[in-house]
Amino acid sequence: MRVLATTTNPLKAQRLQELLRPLGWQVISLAEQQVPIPEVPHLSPLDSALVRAAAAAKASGIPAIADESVFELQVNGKLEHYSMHFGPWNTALERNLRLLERLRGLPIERRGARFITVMALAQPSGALEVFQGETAGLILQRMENQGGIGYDPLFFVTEASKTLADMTPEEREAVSPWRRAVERLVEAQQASKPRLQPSMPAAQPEAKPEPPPPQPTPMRVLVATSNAGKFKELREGLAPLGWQLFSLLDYPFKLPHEDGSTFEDNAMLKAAFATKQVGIPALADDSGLEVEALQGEPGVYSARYGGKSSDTERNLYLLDRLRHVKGEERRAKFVAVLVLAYPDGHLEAYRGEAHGLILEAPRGEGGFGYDPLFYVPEAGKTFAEMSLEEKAHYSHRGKALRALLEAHRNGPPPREIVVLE
Ligand SMILES: O=c1[nH]c(=O)c2ncn([C@@H]3O[C@H](COP(=O)(O)OP(=O)(O)OP(=O)(O)O)[C@@H](O)[C@H]3O)c2[nH]1
Ligand SMILES: [Mg+2]
Repeated sequence: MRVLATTTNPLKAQRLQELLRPLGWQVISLAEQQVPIPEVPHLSPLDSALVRAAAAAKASGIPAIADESVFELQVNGKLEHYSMHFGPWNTALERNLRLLERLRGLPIERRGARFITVMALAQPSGALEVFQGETAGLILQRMENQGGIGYDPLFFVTEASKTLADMTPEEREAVSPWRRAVERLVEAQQASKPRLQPSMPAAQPEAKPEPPPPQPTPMRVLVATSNAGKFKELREGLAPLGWQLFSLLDYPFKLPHEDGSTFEDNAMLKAAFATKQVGIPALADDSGLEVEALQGEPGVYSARYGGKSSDTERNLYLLDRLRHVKGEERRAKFVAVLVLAYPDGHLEAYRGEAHGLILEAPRGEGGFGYDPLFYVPEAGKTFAEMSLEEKAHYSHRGKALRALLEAHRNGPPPREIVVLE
């Protein structure tokens, strides 16, 4: 069965797909099927999830899932909800300070809170089901850990005896209300259709390899991309550093509109915005394809070339633009710029380029984006015909990553002192 998840975040759609696999469901996201979802500002989380799921199911004609996560607490006898959308404040730090101010003077025994996810499943017929996951905790009286993500440094999880900010992404998912809500949804579907899935196992976390031995203080870094293909390559490439990596799945905010005219500008824009949102260093990747015969097109517009919304359509559009260009004239290069931004405003940038030819028809199943069309003569293969490691050896991203690795070989590189003349 196909089910529409009302998210544009491919990382979230992918995780949902993994968790719903026992049901045999295929998750598609709003990135693949666009349907209008009403903006529902002043509704409770329950109403908001219901309204969005119902609207999506009606518009798409297939079942739809929507979720909403909030912190819920009682202030002076009244229930209040706090989310990413709380107040006009832009950064996590601002929101945290506002929340602390709101609760000032409340003794710890009155600071009990719940982190809640409401997940609604709507059928095109109008039938609705709701599943809720909860995590109990306390809102601390001060931020113990300046780093951390969103409300994480303030939310002390009772069962784990630590704040969300002090958890690894794995520990965080294990106590996350979102994960619990998905599990309840899976259990309920299995219970209601016992004869269809007699021996299906319950959703289990994937067996994860043992984490590397603890380093002195691993740096916590948010990999600020919504592109699942990039995320996979960045995670692999950064592994030797032993950093604790977070993704937009751990903290799903929208990256800013990329209106820069260079890869450097856009990578900076994304990384600087992201580190402000979360209070830990953030790494962004801006990349794209420059085709010589098209005067460097699609360049910074690679992700939205020709206004097309899928990789396949963009590849067809590129082939069409090059239909009169032959052989060696189809030279192109991929460029990737990685920017690592620190919460104090400091930035590091790394660039990598890969040269090749645009084929006249796609080849290979791997990779993402334009990979099936990008042929690397010295390898005799397209990026899509390579393994992850092989692609990293030749690719723009692999090269930029190696420059970053080299600079961080002995910890964060010394900050350059610029002497103004
Ligand atoms: O075949 C490809 N192999 C690659 O290795 C590659 N790297 C980049 N690209 C293309 O360039 C756009 C980047 O645009 P982009 O940097 O804005 O990223 P994005 O919007 O996809 O994600 P985000 O990181 O901004 O969230 C991407 O969407 C792709 O079309 C690639 N295509
Ligand atoms: Mg982008």
